[in-house]
Amino acid sequence: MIRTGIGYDVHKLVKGRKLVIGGVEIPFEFGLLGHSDGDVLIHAMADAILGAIGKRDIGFFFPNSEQRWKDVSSLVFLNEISQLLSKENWKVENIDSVVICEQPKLSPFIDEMKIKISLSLGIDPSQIGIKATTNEKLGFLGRAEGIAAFASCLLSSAPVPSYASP
Ligand SMILES: Nc1ccn([C@@H]2O[C@H](COP(=O)(O)O)[C@@H](O)[C@H]2O)c(=O)n1
Ligand SMILES: C[C@@]1(CO)OP(=O)(O)OP(=O)(O)OC[C@H]1O
Repeated sequence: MIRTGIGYDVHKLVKGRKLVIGGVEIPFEFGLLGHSDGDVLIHAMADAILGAIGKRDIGFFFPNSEQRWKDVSSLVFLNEISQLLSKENWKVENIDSVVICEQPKLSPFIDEMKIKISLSLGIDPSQIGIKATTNEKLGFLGRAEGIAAFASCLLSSAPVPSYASP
């Protein structure tokens, strides 16, 4: 069986926070506001995977009312979701994504993001697509007030052996 999922997230850029995208800390004068590390790309990927298997969203599994998720690396969420996938016999075939980010330039960090994410999900970096685009200075994303991300994924489930007699 195969399943697809989509995810979207946006976080505000503020002073006094680290900028973490795809599990990688990126030198910049602003960071993403959030209860966790605000990793907008990982949140979009997490929602895509959860949606594909018919589960509730990231906020349901990791509520921002819980202190244990405060400032946590969002790679932790992916790791937990990966364990849920294994438990329910699902495998990630691929994830694709777009980060809408006026600045900074993400290109130099994409390969490292793929490695971090692939390790959290137990897959190969080649199964992950991450693209960056500006919003051509249009709207709140174009004014660099925040960063947004979209993700999609394809999952497959290994057939469960049947011991029923023919
Ligand atoms: N934050 C970003 C945004 C874009 N890039 C790279 O630049 C290319 C051109 O972006 P446009 O929005 O002008 O189409 C894009 O394809 C990315 O390679 C980036 O690295 N970081
Ligand atoms: C990830 C969680 C985890 O506490 O918090 P935030 O980092 O604020 O991120 P968001 O995408 O707004 O919502 C999901 C939250 O539950």
